[in-house]
Amino acid sequence: MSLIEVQALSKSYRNTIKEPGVKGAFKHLIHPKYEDKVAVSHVSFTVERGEKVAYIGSNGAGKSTTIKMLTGILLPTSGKISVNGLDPHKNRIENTKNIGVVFGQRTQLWWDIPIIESFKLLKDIYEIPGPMYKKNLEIFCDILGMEQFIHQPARKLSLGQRMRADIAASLLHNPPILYLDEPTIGLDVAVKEKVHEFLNYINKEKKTTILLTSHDLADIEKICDRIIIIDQGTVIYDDTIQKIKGELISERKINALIEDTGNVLEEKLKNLPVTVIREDTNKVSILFSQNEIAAVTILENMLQITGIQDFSIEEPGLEQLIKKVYNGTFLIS
Ligand SMILES: Nc1ncnc2c1ncn2[C@@H]1O[C@H](COP(=O)(O)OP(=O)(O)OP(=O)(O)O)[C@@H](O)[C@H]1O
Repeated sequence: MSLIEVQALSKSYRNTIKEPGVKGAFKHLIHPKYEDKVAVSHVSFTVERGEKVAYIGSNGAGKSTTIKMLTGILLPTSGKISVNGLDPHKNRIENTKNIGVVFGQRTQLWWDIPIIESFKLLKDIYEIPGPMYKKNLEIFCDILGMEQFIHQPARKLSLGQRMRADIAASLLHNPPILYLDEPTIGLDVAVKEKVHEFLNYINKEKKTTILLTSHDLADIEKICDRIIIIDQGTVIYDDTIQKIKGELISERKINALIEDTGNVLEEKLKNLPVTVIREDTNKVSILFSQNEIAAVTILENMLQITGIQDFSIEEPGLEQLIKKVYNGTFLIS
């Protein structure tokens, strides 16, 4: 049995349709009208212990709704969820022991009391044994750099400090699963890096399974090794980042600074499976598929007729690849 099992999961929200004004309110009392908004539709996936999965999609795709059902906050309209063998909604209390949850937009810390006191309360709530609490606190403080603000109340912290405290709070009880919904929203690059480092440390040392939603592709690339993409409530891609970057897309671009050779270069390369884009007399870009030709072959051919002062090879960024998935430009396994 997988740690997380989601089968044909759907969620619809019931929205009231009301005409404006008092008349509309009366009409609604007598003949109430509703429309159902399908937020998640027949989503299925499994996650094994220790996996780091990005659950991504455009605004309104259904990511937060899925996370809320996985945490047990929301009851699915249909379908099944098993988290560490439990139905999260039916076994909400038991389920909280298995999960840590971080919502980037909200805090689970007590607003007016020092962070360290919030941590002590969590120690009691989760019945965390003393030595385990002490060890976690030490390591988390160290990696997340929390010493300067651990005695401050949450309301006095910057966003980056609060987020680090929130992430630490969610992991004090060593849950096997961590759900993160937009954990780095609004954070600066240095804090983001601390968060990436910490999450990778936790995953490596404690085998914590991570399910992350984020619009920040750096989060995804630095933390996750698998991507599930949802669009309008439905899974449209589920595979490793390696696969999305490597196998499905093999396009590459050589950018080279060359000697002025007129159009001899174009002539030389015309029988190779490449597209030559002349940026100016000394600058050229060569587009190719690494499945059809190796970069070194192209460079060897170029060197036969021109000196190369400098060159770089560009891979398509994750953003471009994800756009292609959204556009349906490549098919999903
Ligand atoms: N409480 C609610 N009542 C009615 N509709 C809702 C509710 N919560 C979400 N929705 C709708 O369900 C759909 C999915 O919302 P959800 O918040 O899961 O998307 P998301 O992928 O997390 O988006 P974002 O990236 O913007 O956070 C959206 O169309 C949203 O308007």
